[in-house]
Amino acid sequence: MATTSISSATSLNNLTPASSTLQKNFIPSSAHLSFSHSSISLQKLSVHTTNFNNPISRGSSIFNVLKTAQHSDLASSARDSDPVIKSQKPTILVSEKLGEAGLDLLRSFGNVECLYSLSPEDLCSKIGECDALIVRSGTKVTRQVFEAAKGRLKVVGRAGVGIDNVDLQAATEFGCLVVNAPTANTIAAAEHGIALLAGMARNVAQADASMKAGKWQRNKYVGVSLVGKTLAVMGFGKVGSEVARRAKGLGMHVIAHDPYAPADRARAIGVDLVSFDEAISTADFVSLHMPLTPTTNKVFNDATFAKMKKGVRIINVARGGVIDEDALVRALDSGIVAQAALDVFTEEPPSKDSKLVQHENVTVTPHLGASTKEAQEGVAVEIAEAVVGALRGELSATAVNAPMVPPEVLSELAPYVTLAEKLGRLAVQLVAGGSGIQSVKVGYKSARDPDNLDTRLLRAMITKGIIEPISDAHINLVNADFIAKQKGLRISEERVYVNSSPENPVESIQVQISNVQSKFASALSDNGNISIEGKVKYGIPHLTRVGSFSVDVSLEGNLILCRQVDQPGMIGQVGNILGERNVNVSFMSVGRTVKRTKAIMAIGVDEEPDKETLKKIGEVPAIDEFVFLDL
Ligand SMILES: NC(=O)C1=CN([C@@H]2O[C@H](COP(=O)(O)OP(=O)(O)OC[C@H]3O[C@@H](n4cnc5c(N)ncnc54)[C@H](O)[C@@H]3O)[C@@H](O)[C@H]2O)C=CC1
Ligand SMILES: O=C(O)C(=O)COP(=O)(O)O
Repeated sequence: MATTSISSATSLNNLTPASSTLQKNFIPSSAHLSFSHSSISLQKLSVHTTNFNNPISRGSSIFNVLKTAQHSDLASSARDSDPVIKSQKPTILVSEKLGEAGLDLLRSFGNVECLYSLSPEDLCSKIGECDALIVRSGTKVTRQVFEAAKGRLKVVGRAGVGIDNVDLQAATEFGCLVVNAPTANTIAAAEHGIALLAGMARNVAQADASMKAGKWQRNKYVGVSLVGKTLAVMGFGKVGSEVARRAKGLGMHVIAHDPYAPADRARAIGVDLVSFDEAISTADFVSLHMPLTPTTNKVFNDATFAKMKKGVRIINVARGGVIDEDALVRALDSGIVAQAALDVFTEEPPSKDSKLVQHENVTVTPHLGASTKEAQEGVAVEIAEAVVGALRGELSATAVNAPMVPPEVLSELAPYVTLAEKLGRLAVQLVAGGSGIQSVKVGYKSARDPDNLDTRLLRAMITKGIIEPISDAHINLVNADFIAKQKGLRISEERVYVNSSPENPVESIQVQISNVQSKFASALSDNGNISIEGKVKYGIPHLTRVGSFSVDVSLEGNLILCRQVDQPGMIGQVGNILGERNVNVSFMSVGRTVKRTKAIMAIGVDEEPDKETLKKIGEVPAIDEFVFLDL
């Protein structure tokens, strides 16, 4: 068997079970294990919040909503006709002007509040009532906003590209998905870049102001030609490449700098990708199209202006922060930079007496790059779809702080997602003591090529299954790795190749917890780890191995695991005890290692047996140990 180790998270420990109850003990489904460290108590098995499509569903994480997403049409018609369900519509706060088509779409799904001039304080006091927030570039979605949301805010939609106004780290820590609308304003931004380029070269804005002031200054406003000039496009992404394409049409020689852009995409439109220094030192015009990141912050500064050709002209429709604005004023004053055309500023709006804005060689617009009717309608629909999808629990194609899982992968993995969560929940309930849950090993048996099996979703669900029952954390795909790391839980994954049908993404999933004692000693494998394994059979998750015993029970409802002497009559005895108490057995499976020695009985029960019933099972002489588990 070939194995591939595929990931691990940081180690530590703080999930420390205090009790170490062993033989003949049981875990009832409510509050029995307490965890000494970090005051985590077991059994948060019931679930949080509302699912907007299915009010009776148990939860609203990205994952469990996945299941209901498929029924969304049915659910939404039911929701609209039922006043109780209607009141559970999500509240969507729109804090900046959004196109009507997007608002209509949002209104068809939730209660939409458009409040366009909220102060940061107002936003913080309002946000606790909102499930989603839609912003443009003018709203700062800070850590304070996520804190003030108190866990209710599920998604922030950025109606545009740049997400530098959203604290992504805080969003991730709070399990809040951030989505953007990355494509609908590309052309608008590129056209605005070209407008600024041409307008600046011919002094359109200055000449217009001069004429309106009653002057006729034909000699003062002699411009420069574009044809034959070199334009350096800094950031060859969506907007940059569209600017490049248009500039080529104007007869310019276009070069570009982008450390991450594929050279063949640039070559396809006749653009050479060059180094940063080559780009800025050879260009007559420099047009900025990179995002604002810690690396690009003030990347245009005294040192870089000094490397530019004297008389260079600069266009910025990206983000003000990529330019050191004081340095630009100095470069304009010294003549290194002949002109600048700026749509974006470090602080927006800039102060009224900003030297940059007032500079006679600078043309400014108030962040209008995305402001065309077409782009605004497009962006509004794009973000509304993304936000509604996220509220329904669908994974978004434009998620900024979560893995983007394509729908086809999602539907294929759906049954395994449930299996993964159940195995996590089951494994953690078997823990009784030891040095805390620090290390979890997950093994995926699969016939798939490792590159063809995306396990992030499954890992997140195992994490959810392990952590949610023992903490207050609400885990989803956004924050699973972060919370695991925060709780000192190291999850390592191993892919094991098995010769089976590659049609099934996963043959089986094994979850092992190391260095712990178990409530059910038979769940320990030879290496001393709690070890359980499961498979999906006919679309239903099954438990197929406990420690070194094979079993086969579907993971539904509640489960009793017993280890007993392998002898006739055991099933009948336990079955009778349950039957007398009207506890319905949904399935039963017996697994053993050697005939007539020890065996494990896995019994699925629809109802939770009371303590007396469980005690009676424990008193059956041939039963060595048993445990009750809530799945
Ligand atoms: N003024 C406005 O209203 C608008 C502004 N924008 C801004 O324009 C910028 C570009 O947007 P898109 O093209 O849609 O994004 P994009 O993600 O498609 O392109 C950005 C490109 O910058 C590159 N890049 C990243 N770091 C870089 C670095 N250090 N040096 C050079 N290149 C680097 C990336 O590889 C990527 O190819 C963003 O900052 C966005 O916020 C976008 C739309 C409207
Ligand atoms: O999409 C972007 O990155 C933009 O800068 C557009 O900003 P806006 O939505 O017009 O505030």
